[in-house]
Amino acid sequence: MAQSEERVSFRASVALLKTYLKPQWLKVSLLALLLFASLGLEILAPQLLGRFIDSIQGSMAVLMYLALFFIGLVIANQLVTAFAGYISEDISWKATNALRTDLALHCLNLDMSFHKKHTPGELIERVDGDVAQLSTFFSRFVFSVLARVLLLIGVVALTFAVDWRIGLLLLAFTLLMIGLLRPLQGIAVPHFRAARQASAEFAGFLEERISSREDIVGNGAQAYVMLRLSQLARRMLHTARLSSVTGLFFSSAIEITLALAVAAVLTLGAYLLRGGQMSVGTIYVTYYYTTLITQSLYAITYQIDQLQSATASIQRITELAHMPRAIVDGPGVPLPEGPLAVRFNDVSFGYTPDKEVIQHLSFALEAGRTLGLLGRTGSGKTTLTRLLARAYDVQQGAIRLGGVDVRQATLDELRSQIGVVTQEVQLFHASLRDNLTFFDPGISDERLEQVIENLNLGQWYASLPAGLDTRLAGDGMALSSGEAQLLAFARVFLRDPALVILDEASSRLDPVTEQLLEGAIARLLAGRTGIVIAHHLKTVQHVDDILILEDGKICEYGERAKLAADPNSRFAHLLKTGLAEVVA
Ligand SMILES: Nc1ncnc2c1ncn2[C@@H]1O[C@H](COP(=O)(O)OP(=O)(O)OP(=O)(O)O)[C@@H](O)[C@H]1O
Repeated sequence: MAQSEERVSFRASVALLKTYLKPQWLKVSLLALLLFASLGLEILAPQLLGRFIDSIQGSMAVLMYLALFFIGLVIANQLVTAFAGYISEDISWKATNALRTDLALHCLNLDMSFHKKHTPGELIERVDGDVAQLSTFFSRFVFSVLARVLLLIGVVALTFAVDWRIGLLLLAFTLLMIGLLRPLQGIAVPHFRAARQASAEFAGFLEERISSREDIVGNGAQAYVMLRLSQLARRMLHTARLSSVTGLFFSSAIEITLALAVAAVLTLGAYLLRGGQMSVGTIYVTYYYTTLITQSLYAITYQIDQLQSATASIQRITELAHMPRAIVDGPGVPLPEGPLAVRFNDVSFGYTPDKEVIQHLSFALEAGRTLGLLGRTGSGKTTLTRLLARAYDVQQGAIRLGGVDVRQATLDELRSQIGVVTQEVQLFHASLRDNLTFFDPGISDERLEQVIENLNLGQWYASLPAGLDTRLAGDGMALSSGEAQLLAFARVFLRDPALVILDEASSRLDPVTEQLLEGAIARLLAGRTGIVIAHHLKTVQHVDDILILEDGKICEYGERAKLAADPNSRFAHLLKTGLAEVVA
């Protein structure tokens, strides 16, 4: 890992620890205390055993006393460890859940352009998969490593006090291990990172394909999808295998070094015993401490191992958390009350620099009027409505709502004043109530029923098996696109916005639903400004103005009645020949 990249990861790790552990500082302090207590008990236990061995020829009472004390110590250590485990689990879940929530909110707030680039599956892997990797990092990493390092120092110092030659041997061994750990870590990290990236890509691919299942099956593309899936799975296998082999190489190197150290310590102990410079009890304590150093180094290695996979996750999480929003909040100029006038002033926009999808567009829609937006597919109708709600910002010109430049209002206010019903209504696997209120418990059932009644959906509502508790998008409660749009209308009604944008369902609807929709559109638009991307002549009959788009430019714009009466207008021609020509 490059030096600067390492520094960035280190800074990112510290920043994450600070943000998510600070609110839990009391519990974190208690955990530190417990970990240090457990460490003290671990150093003390072998001392008792050494004494026991050396007193084996002595009085039984002393031996009993030592044995009982040892058992008490072991039980105390187990209790401390269990309590520390509980506290650390609590800390880590609270920290990771807070991080999950922050990341999820950030993802929701990121712009449409960001979401076009990153699949939902990839983001799920970030918000949940990567964050899960950090659980031990949050709860244990710092104190566990710190405690183990202190234990190493304590043990080496103690063995020095017993005999300087043994102390020197253990010190050399410990330093050798520390020297070995870092380069080995450098070899392993890139493989860990590649393995996690491959798994994120796999999840992203799978999610996208499952959500487009209908199209894939409809077009007989399963074989191609499965081929690509197996390629990605194979890549996951390769990277995971490589990452686990490097991990194994890592632990083998440590294991062999440890075996050599234990052999050296025992040989030196035997030599000192023969010279009468050391007791059997002390050799036992020294051996025990060597294994304790072994365990501590293993624990540190394990933690660093964890940190290796966490480092890759920390980098990706930090990158996501700092991903800037392309659309920034305006200074907060308030929008006027009531229906809002819409004005486009020389607006140009393109998703990519090489193609302008909207070109020098200017028009003014008076407050309270409804505009029927017509144009061939790809002419820019949806893009125009996206610009209004600032899903993207214009590259030239300005859009005003109620006289206020949309970039001057806050995003929250702007979006609360614009109700959008797209053709792709997203329903949740949740009750009808939650689908309408977006899980807001503040909206009463009476209000919901009133909106349903207003939209003339009373009969449909009465047919539902469990009323507002009926679960949608599951239990066979699949809705037709017309019905789904009606639910989307209800959602907009509840929010009561000043401007309604409606991408009318283009599919053929059964006459009953069509009639319901027609009535609902009229009610939805009453007393508001409306923009309707119209796919049906019937809808166009009810609008006030007409705008026909062609390649992002205005082809015709004016009052519907006047255009309809003008035999030379494009609109009058359409009325004669049918809409099919313009929406085809
Ligand atoms: N997110 C996007 N990124 C890049 N290009 C896009 C994006 N969305 C739309 N486009 C392109 O912009 C152009 C206008 O698309 P838009 O969806 O606004 O047309 P439309 O008139 O609403 O079409 P339709 O009636 O089919 O919905 C098309 O060429 C389309 O391919």
